[in-house]
Amino acid sequence: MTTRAGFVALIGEPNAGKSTLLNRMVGAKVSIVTHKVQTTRTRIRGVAMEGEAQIVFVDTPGLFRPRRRLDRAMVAAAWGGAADADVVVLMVEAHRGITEGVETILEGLEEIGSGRKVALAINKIDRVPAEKLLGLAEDLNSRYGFAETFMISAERGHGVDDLRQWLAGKLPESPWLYPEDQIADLPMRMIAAEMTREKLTLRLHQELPYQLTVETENWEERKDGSARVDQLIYVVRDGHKGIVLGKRGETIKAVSQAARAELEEFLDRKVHLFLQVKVRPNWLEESERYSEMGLDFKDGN
Ligand SMILES: Nc1nc2c(ncn2[C@@H]2O[C@H](COP(=O)(O)OP(=O)(O)OP(=O)(O)O)[C@@H](O)[C@H]2O)c(=O)[nH]1
Repeated sequence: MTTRAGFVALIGEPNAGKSTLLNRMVGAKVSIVTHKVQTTRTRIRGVAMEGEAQIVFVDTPGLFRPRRRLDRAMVAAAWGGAADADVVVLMVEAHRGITEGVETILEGLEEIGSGRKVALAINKIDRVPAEKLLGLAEDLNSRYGFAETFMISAERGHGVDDLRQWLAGKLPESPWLYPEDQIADLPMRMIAAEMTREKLTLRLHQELPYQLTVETENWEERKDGSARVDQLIYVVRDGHKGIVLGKRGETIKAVSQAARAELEEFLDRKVHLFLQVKVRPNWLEESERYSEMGLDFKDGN
């Protein structure tokens, strides 16, 4: 069977209901961490499966804070994440309609160009009468050529299945980007990798090897309530491995302790963290798909 996979950016003003929708689509387990994901630089917010399609939801941070004057170049840069996504979903609150913030986003959508991949999701339809919805949908569609319009209530679940199915159909044919058994805790794995990378940066400063990346390879919940986390630190050269390990392994040991402490605090339970350094000259090519997207979780830059 043909598999599909790709990136979906949920955009909208603060409070539009992005997290609520994401949690509906992705499932309860991830919802526990998605709010925290925003506090990191990690941009994957969750992964949903729909039939044979894997939908990877990405964040587009810092885009929609109301600003009076928008510097075009800045906006273009900030829109990069959305532009690179395979599909974009703009969420608008039914009862608030076209606010100044929504206007700003509509302007920004022009930067993306074609509306073929942008869907409109009018959310919180439970808060307004049906006849008002049609007018709003028409208004919005007259301002931007959305590929499709959905009326949803993220909170109650109305219309969410239709939207997810539509998204799945829009994604390119592709092998899945993440193993199925990692999907639920993917955001957590990435937060943990980001923490280790941060500790390495603090410890090594300018010495930090170029093109270093951290990946969480294994995440195991133990019966005693603790978690065992295995991470690989990839470097591109043998010499870099020595730098990361440090004299008699001092550097890696200090990094491991600091990262573990932070992870324990974050999770509020005991963590056993195991770090291993590997030389992988070609990792950049392997992660091409991600750098294309401007995603920084592979290299943390
Ligand atoms: N009535 C109603 N409320 C909703 C619906 N969807 C979300 N909400 C509520 O709207 C509020 C904001 O929802 P969030 O999902 O946190 O919004 P967000 O877009 O992620 O917000 P930021 O994280 O600030 O960007 C919450 O109180 C939700 O319960 C809906 O369909 N109907």
